[in-house]
Amino acid sequence: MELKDISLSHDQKTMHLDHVSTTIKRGKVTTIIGPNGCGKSTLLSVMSRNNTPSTGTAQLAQKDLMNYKPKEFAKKLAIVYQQNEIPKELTVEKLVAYGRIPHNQMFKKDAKKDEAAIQWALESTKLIDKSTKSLEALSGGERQRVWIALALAQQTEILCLDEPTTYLDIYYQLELLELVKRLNEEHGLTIVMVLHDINQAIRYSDHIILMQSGKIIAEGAPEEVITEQLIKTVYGVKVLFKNDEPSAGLYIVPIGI
Ligand SMILES: Nc1ncnc2c1ncn2[C@@H]1O[C@H](COP(=O)(O)OP(=O)(O)OP(=O)(O)O)[C@@H](O)[C@H]1O
Repeated sequence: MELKDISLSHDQKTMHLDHVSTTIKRGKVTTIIGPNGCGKSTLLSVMSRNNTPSTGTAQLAQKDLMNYKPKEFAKKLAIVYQQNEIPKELTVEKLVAYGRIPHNQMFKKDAKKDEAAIQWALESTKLIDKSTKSLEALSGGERQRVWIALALAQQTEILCLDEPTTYLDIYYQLELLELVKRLNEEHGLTIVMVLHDINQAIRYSDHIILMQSGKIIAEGAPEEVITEQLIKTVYGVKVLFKNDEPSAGLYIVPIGI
């Protein structure tokens, strides 16, 4: 996906996206990071067509995002939001089945294909044994996996995740990020996610986009973007860089503001 010179204001006063250009590489994990309110979710909303920029172009496979028909676009890109309303009394498998809507035509329904996609989505997210349960009966981590399963049933090339680890304890955070990694490595999904945890961004991304005040300040491989100077400039936080544990790789420790 190519974004060129994208600008957007939610209130016609402040530029919430200010001449943003970037390329989302196919088959890679891209993570958007930056301080609260810098425009991460807004950028993701442009990529997922939930907001229309006032200037610039956003293209997927050389075609303007807005020129895709809704169903056609829903077969290309799925998004999981930070907070989702919990539909009462709907079972996991019924909700996940909604992911098949873009694939169904009025008089043509491939029940076998739908069933296989739903099964794959439930298996990938380890929800098979919860499939007949209602969402109300699940934990926060399990619910988050259900929303991902719904997106997976859409069988898209691109999966966008807006702060998928919020509200999860560290076990479920890692479990979710390992799932994202597996989907990328084993199924070739292009992932674009927003994360707050810089160490998780370093560990799970091929490419990091660092934003501040509606602009992209830096982007590239994690070790290129996460530098002492940039973290101090963008977040106003002093950090120590550590690389003393091979299984952890490079990580940072905030030491002061
Ligand atoms: N619908 C809206 N109307 C007015 N202002 C908005 C709207 N949506 C977002 N904003 C403003 O745009 C700015 C960027 O918001 P956005 O949600 O993209 O930031 P973010 O980087 O994702 O923040 P956070 O880390 O806090 O989730 C914020 O200042 C926010 O208040």
